[in-house]
Amino acid sequence: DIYTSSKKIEDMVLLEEQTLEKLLVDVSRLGDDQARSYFSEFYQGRIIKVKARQRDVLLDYLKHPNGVYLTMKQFVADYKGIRSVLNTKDEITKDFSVVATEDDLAGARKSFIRLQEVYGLEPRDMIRGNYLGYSGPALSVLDAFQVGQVAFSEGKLNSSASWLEATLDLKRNSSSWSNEYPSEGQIIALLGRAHLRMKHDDIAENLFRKSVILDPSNGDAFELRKELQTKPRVSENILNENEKNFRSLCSLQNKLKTGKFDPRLVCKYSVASPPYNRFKQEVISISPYVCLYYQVITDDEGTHIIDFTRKKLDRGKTERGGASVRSESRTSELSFVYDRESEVVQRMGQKVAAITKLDTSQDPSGFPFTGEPFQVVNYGMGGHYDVHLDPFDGDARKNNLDVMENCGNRLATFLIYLNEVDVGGSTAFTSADLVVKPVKNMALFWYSFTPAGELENTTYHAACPVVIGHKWVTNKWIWTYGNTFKRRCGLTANATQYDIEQDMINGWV
Ligand SMILES: O=C(O)CCC(=O)C(=O)O
Ligand SMILES: [Fe+2]
Repeated sequence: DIYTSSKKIEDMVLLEEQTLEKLLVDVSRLGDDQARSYFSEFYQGRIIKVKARQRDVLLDYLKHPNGVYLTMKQFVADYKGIRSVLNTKDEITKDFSVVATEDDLAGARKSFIRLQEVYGLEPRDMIRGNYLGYSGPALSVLDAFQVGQVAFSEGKLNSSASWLEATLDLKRNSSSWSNEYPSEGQIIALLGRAHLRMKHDDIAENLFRKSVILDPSNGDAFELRKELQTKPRVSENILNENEKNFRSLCSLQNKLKTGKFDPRLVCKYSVASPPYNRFKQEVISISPYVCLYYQVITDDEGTHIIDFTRKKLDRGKTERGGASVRSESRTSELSFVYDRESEVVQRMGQKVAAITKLDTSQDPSGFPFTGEPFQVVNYGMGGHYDVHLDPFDGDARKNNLDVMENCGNRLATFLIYLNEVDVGGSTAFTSADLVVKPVKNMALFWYSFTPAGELENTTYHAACPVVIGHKWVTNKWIWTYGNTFKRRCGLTANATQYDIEQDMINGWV
């Protein structure tokens, strides 16, 4: 996928010259004169356009969801012809993997819906390019209609109706009179189908009549005619508490725990193990224990770990039914870096140990292990991660019994933000009522188990969709194995990390 990584979207555009040069070489190797002459013509026209681009203008454009969408759409259209000529050749297919496809556009339409739903945006504003006060390019009638279609087919009927109403307004107000698809009648018919599914039968009847007058032959009117007899219904997905909280926290972007003043929530210098001295720490929640550490890495370290993984990014997956699968619940691209792959990254791992007083020294290349390799994650257009817990549970647990028996589970998460996101992209703790906005080089740290070894059910968290800008994070999961004598027990079953923190700093187990 391309749309799931801001890096891949940028590369598609900024490194297009390299892609073209590579294609030129690979096509010439085919020994197929027709293919060569076809590509040569494409190349001549394209390279002029590519060279005329302005890097800064483009980078700015690609911070905006509409800019990303329209850029991908342009690439899909521009490469369609050459793709269909050359795609039959295996040697060439991989060269095209850096160019967006119809699948990316389909994914991006779902991102629009997610942004709308999570942040309560109005499709009208989004179509105009207005996202929470940030402006960008506008979408066309067809673009907006296609988003409405996706929402419809996903059973998100309220959302579909508001996209279609906005599409209709745009169609009516567009100055150019045209028979361009979709017609007004078609938009109205699909809107009717959405209303019918929401049990608004009268509205649907009404829209049907309007639709056939305007465009008697449109496919959606045809469907709607049948459906007015069969009355298909779809009930809207009801959000659970976590999902509702997710939306309100994401909109807030940055908020610490609600409730009474708590003198334990402090900013202080936390003493680290040698060779480090101390780090600025902010305790933001006692139970679950969550804190922030500022300036935990240098800009150079952050750049290094990003550079190390930028060529290896792959779609983030989730565990389902015994397999690791792509899913709409996690839209990002990621890669892992092991200590042995880079001295800089190994030192970063040692720094995590010095700050947390936990052992991170062995990664899964040795077994059993204490720390996972750093996971580096890049989010693209509307990129997010739904509410989840980090420790292995359910299927993930069943499929990794050997690991679970030998290494325990993910005890704690140390998540470092590698850049600042213009709008969105916060990390939300949906049960603990916390939300943290990314600050470059700042770490978010929490324990997923209590000192008594119980799972902290209050550490449900999620990555809010990125609205404007990009998001890069890296995290290390620290396991129970190897930390048996580092993370001490509490004196009571209810003890929280707060109660034992000072003892850990003092090195008392
Ligand atoms: O990116 C974030 O803010 C959170 C990511 C996360 O929860 C994860 O990768 O497990
Ligand atoms: Fe997580």
